[in-house]
Amino acid sequence: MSSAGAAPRRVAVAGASGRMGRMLIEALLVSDDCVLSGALDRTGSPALGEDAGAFLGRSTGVIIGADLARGLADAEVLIDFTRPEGTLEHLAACRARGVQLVIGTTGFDAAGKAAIGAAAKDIAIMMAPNMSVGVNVVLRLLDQAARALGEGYDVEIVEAHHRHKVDAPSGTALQMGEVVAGALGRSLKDCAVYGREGTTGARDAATIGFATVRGGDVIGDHTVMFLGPGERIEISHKSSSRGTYAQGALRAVRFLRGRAPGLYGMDAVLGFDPT
Ligand SMILES: NC(=O)C1=CN([C@@H]2O[C@H](COP(=O)(O)OP(=O)(O)OC[C@H]3O[C@@H](n4cnc5c(N)ncnc54)[C@H](OP(=O)(O)O)[C@@H]3O)[C@@H](O)[C@H]2O)C=CC1
Ligand SMILES: O=C(O)C1=N[C@H](C(=O)O)C[C@H](O)C1
Repeated sequence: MSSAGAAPRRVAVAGASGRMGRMLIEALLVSDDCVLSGALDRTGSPALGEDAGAFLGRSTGVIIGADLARGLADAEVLIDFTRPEGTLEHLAACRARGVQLVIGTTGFDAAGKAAIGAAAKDIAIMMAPNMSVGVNVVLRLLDQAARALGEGYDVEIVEAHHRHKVDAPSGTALQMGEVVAGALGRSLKDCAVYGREGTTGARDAATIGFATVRGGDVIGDHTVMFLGPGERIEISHKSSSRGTYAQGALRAVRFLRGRAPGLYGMDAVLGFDPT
């Protein structure tokens, strides 16, 4: 699907004053094929009424507002890195208006995921807990490693993030767990162990363990360990900039141009073969 010569895609950003919202606005302001068309934040946000570029000392003419109808009026796509309750509200508004969605928010429960799946019958949605190219390559490495190692290696997933993160384990860690569990023929729901304390007993070989570190300004570190007899393999990814997530989100915006309704992942955006 070529977009050569096409008009820039008009993109609204939700959570405009958040860490990712600002990264996305900065990326959109230097993009030559996407333009910022709207900026949303939640009711009560101190950012309401500010120019979306004010944090960069720039005037964009796009004012941050809480009114979804106004914020989406000129948008083809909404990029949403907020909180599950915010995203689900935005989802309904996008569905009603035929606006496509790029969802980076993590921490959805089963009902939230089902609502996103239902909306994808009417609009094209790209959703991924981590939009960096590196993490999505790591997901493929994990699939290969788990298939090659098979049973006999204990799997433990350790992640670290900044002190402001509100969900745990991270969406990325959970997706890594899903990939490894799938490759080993297990269901993550049945084999995940989220933290250990007290007299835990010996480790059950069929489990996948998760450990969470929160502190400082860590952008996002993930390590998956395969611990076997006489050796261990560790596959790690460390983010040093949120710019990689923002660039991934813009790739998703380009990918969605002209796309039929459906729920897409980062593997489709990056053109990876199905595993
Ligand atoms: N998929 C990916 O590649 C990545 C995903 N993430 C995920 O993105 C999300 C946001 O992360 P981050 O930018 O660090 O978080 P921030 O807290 O910095 O930003 C969140 C923004 O959303 C706003 N918000 C909060 N609640 C609501 C709501 N109910 N309705 C509308 N807006 C709301 C916040 O407003 P206020 O500050 O006023 O509360 C803020 O502007 C998280 O779920 C995180 O895990 C993060 C990085 C990469
Ligand atoms: O909240 C964050 O910061 C991040 N959240 C995502 C997640 O939960 O996996 C992606 C990245 O790790 C940063």
